[in-house]
Amino acid sequence: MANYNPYENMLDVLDKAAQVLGYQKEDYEFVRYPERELTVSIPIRMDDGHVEVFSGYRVQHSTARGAAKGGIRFHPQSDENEVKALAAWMTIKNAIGNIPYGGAKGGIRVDPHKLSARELERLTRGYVRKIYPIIGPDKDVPAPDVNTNGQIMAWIADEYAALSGSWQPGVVTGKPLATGGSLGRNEATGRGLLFTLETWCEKNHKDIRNLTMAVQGFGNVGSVGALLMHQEGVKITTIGDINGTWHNPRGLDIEAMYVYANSHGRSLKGYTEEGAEIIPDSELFSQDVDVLFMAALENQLNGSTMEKVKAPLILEGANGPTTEEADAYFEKKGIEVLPDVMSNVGGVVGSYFEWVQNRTGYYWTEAEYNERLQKKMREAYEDVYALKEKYHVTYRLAAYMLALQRVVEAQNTRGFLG
Ligand SMILES: NC(=O)C1=CN([C@@H]2O[C@H](COP(=O)(O)OP(=O)(O)OC[C@H]3O[C@@H](n4cnc5c(N)ncnc54)[C@H](OP(=O)(O)O)[C@@H]3O)[C@@H](O)[C@H]2O)C=CC1
Ligand SMILES: O=C(O)CCC(=O)C(=O)O
Repeated sequence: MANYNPYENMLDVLDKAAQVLGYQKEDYEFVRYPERELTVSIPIRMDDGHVEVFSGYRVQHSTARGAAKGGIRFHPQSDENEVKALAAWMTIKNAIGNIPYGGAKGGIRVDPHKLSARELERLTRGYVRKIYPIIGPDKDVPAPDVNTNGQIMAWIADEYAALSGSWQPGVVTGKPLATGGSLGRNEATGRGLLFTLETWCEKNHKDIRNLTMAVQGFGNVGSVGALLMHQEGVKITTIGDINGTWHNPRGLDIEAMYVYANSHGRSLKGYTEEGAEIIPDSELFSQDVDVLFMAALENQLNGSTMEKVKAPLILEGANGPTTEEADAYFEKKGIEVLPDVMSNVGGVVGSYFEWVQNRTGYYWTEAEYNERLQKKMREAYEDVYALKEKYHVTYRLAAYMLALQRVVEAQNTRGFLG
């Protein structure tokens, strides 16, 4: 990702949104800077006895609308700029979802696939000890992101309990059910993406059962999203993860791929299917499909890849998969983008539902959870859509405008500007 600064990319879109709203710089300048950035070093004794020191980050971009909130990523390329951008996108996303949170994100620069389970647990607990002063159910609430999962969230909750002397499940979301997790959270991001696509279909008079799709990424977001969309009738012909790109013109067997990935450490490595072939990764974006579903990492659709895209619709499950340059190109070409900050908000809305249940001690059924999620996704879409129509802008710009209005209003009403 040389020369690509996701935070600068975020700022460019934010400035454009402010311009369309007629804001002066001083009206929203504070949103251009994260409130707090913490970098920590985490020394870990590895299983073979040697010591390694890992770098970790937690960035709280905003607390204007409530406690900071956002996931934690374990990735070898994680760095300050990435975490900063991801934290700002959380501020924007949480405002669009209209949930009472600011935005934060965390990361550890590590390849977790190279650690044993015990090393991973020690690293997670070490990280919590370092960020302990700034997290808490009313301060900053982490959750899963790339390469983190329910087990890691359970260790975070347990370490926090050890340090604080009390069990407070609302300090982290995305937990397993046995530790105060919620029915529905694991599927929430993917389900929310399905709801987004359904609303788009409704507005564009399309039948979801006639859509074809290619997917990048088959982790939590990609696999659950693909499975749920497949179950609604979408024909998914192509899926790529880090190990390869699988293609079946008659439609891949998504159920089989889902089961396979879940029993192989969320990886498709070694997967075979009659009628499916492995194609070069470079052909993923150029598939002649109706929807390109992005569910891996940021900066995938950029100046070098954007011209490959043939799909008329891009559904962003990943955060920041499209650079500003690619966005401008897609707009010119009439390729519509359903942006991350609106489309994947189901994950954090689902986390909010978990946090509410933790704080009230009253747990919902999965049907109640999904019904509320659907309502929230619909509201987020409609609120963005109203601005898009009013100002004749893209979904992304409308989404940033909506978020900016909400964050600025909260900050001004609180009145804590100096
Ligand atoms: N989890 C959540 O609730 C939310 C996540 N997101 C965003 O969605 C995206 C995916 O997150 P999540 O599903 O949780 O993460 P996971 O770690 O579960 O999955 C990431 C997936 O992307 C694949 N991948 C990584 N790099 C590439 C690449 N260069 N080309 C193709 N595939 C690649 C991984 O393959 P492999 O596993 O083989 O490395 C894996 O299949 C991220 O941008 C995240 O920030 C957004 C909202 C909520
Ligand atoms: O569930 C959450 O709190 C945040 C999930 C997340 O990291 C994201 O939406 O990008």
